[in-house]
Amino acid sequence: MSDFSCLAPAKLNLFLHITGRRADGYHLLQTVFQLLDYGDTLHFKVRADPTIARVAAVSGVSEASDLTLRAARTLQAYAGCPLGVEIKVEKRIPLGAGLGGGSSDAASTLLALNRLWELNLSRAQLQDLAVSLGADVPFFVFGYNAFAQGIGEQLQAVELPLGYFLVVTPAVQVATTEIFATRELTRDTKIIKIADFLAAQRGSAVGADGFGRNDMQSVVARKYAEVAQVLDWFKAIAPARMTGSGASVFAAFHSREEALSVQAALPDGWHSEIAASLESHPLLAFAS
Ligand SMILES: C[C@@](CO)(OP(=O)(O)O)[C@H](O)COP(=O)(O)OP(=O)(O)OC[C@H]1O[C@@H](n2ccc(N)nc2=O)[C@H](O)[C@@H]1O
Ligand SMILES: Nc1ncnc2c1ncn2[C@@H]1O[C@H](COP(=O)(O)OP(=O)(O)O)[C@@H](O)[C@H]1O
Repeated sequence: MSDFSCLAPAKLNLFLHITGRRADGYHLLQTVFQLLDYGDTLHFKVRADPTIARVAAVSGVSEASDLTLRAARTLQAYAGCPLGVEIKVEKRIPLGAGLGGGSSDAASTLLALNRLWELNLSRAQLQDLAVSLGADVPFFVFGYNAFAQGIGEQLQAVELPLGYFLVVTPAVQVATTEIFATRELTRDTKIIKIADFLAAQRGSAVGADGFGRNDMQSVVARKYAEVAQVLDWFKAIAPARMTGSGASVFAAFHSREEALSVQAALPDGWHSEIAASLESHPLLAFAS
């Protein structure tokens, strides 16, 4: 069906610090987002009438909550665009895994339709629209590996070493809202300067193992035994950490071979992917 197809890449949070809370209840974060070369594939077919429709449902995602449709409708209304689109998502990124699948699908929809509908909106305008779709969406529109603050919308590009990530996703979906609402969550981690992270990773391993932590990890591991089990397995093998609000856990390697050898040792039935780091969103050149 498609006029245009593109990757909606997954992300990792190399560390995730919760430093406070806004008056509206949203949490203030400091995090480094790493783009991956693996993700969903989106297909778009522009329509001459204003209908926005999905060709096939993403399993477990209702029409009303589908972030690709919400992104397309938000953009259409903002720009007063008379055109429509049919969208098909080939889903690879597991839902509720902390890999930003829904957010990335939404951002790729904004970037692709800005070009396909010939709207010529600036990246800054798209990022403003993006935050209304979710806290992680502005990062994917920004399109570079980034240090993020605020609720994730204040972004600064960072250069990260190239590397490979083994990402293990237990068979549970973590509800981000539930974890942010947990009373025992640490919400007062000391504010860092990005220079601290950059100095720590200089000359060290990919993934900046050891720098900072994920403040959601202990809460998620207590609630979801499957996540605790994966973290435990890695203890004797390689430094590993949860991404976002989970459930995925990742470890970083210098070569694909090293990642493959650890993947080969995983217990039977565990879902895993090996992904390489990506420097920028593949749609950036197309969308601007
Ligand atoms: C935790 C992170 C880290 O990158 O990623 P994921 O695990 O979801 O991938 C993000 O902050 C998640 O961003 P995103 O998944 O876009 O969240 P949203 O849909 O905007 O928010 C879902 C709910 O989480 C809470 N929320 C979200 C972001 C934030 N900074 N503070 C919050 O308290 C709010 O209750 C909100 O209603
Ligand atoms: N296209 C989409 N892909 C994935 N999830 C979507 C999509 N549209 C809406 N959602 C909703 O967003 C929720 C969060 O999904 P996702 O972004 O994949 O995980 P996470 O926020 O943990 O990174 C899903 O449980 C689903 O209800």
